[in-house]
Amino acid sequence: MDIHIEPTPRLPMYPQQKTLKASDILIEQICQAYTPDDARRDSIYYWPQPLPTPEAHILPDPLVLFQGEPKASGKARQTLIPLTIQEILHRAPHESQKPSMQIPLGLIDKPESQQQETLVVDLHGSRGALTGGPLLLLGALNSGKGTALQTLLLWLTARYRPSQLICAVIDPNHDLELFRGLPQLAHTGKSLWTDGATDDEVIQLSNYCLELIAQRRKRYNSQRWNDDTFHQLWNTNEGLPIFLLIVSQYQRFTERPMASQALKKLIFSCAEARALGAYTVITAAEVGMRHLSADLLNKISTRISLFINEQQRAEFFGRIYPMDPIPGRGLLVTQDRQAHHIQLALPVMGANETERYEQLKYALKQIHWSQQR
Ligand SMILES: Nc1ncnc2c1ncn2[C@@H]1O[C@H](COP(=O)(O)OP(=O)(O)OP(=O)(O)O)[C@@H](O)[C@H]1O
Repeated sequence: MDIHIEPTPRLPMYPQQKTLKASDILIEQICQAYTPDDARRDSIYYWPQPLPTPEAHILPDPLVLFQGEPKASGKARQTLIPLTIQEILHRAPHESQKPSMQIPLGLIDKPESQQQETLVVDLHGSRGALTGGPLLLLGALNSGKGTALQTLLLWLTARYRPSQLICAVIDPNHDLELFRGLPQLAHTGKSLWTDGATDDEVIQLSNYCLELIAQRRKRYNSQRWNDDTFHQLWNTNEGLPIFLLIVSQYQRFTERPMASQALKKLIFSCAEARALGAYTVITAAEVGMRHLSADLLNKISTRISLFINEQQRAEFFGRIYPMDPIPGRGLLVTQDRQAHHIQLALPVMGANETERYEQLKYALKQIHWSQQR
């Protein structure tokens, strides 16, 4: 039976600035008179700080992946990594190399324990299914899916050199187009980025990636693969790079049988080759069997939902959790089956999208330069 789904409404990109209520002013005054430090000394814990919230007119970039240049950081932004991208680039070649697919993506709120922790997504998921593995990022238009992919790929391309990471990207919205120039998005001279405008492009890229995975299996066909084998081979300088597949806006292909069949085959093959160092990230704007079939969802062990409408929330989570239409704000159900609010980080700072575009371009240039040396 076909389930009818209302199209997701476009999220407001510039929310109205909130007017202050009397209670806000009172709270502000109490906080000034009796600071959190005073309260802690009296063994009283304040409500935890709310997650950093992007407000288009006040602080559109409150949470960022890397620290910025000292002069650029005027307002109080939080960063996930207490280092600049240059510092990461400088450190990467000297680190004891372990192909970690643990990626810092944002903050996770745990109000019951008065904590906010770094949200680290583990694409390898070595401690069993619910600890990671293939990632699905679900969210309505303008909820922050493309930006999350930029944050994820910026982290990985800064950490891993082209000999260590091969990344195939299907990107209909061109969210990752700036990354196209990086050698990590090519293999033996062939670009591994496509917007998938034609079925042929999708099929060609899928077949190429399937062949890469098949070669990997063949090359080590006598190997008994377990969760640690890839790490061990990496350490013995076998020259086995991480293979990452990113399929953005998966729902865009579901009405195209040839393209969706090719993509599904590739996603399945990639998900099954996790022990061989193949990882998968998918974004989608629609739930429902028509878009994300049960067999595909079964392959995906980490599911993050950015803002989606109530009906989709009921369908995705089996119940309606409250959610705010804030870019990068979402929900993650953790191993203990608890739903937690999360805020994803921007890849780079910038007061608006144009500034962030330029900053990202600059960050990618730095990656390119440093890895060419
Ligand atoms: N974590 C975030 N913090 C602050 N702003 C964000 C965050 N994520 C996204 N945004 C802003 O929200 C807007 C929409 O983001 P984005 O394009 O990533 O959404 P999307 O889900 O990919 O949208 P679409 O499905 O329409 O392509 C952009 O202006 C972006 O800069």
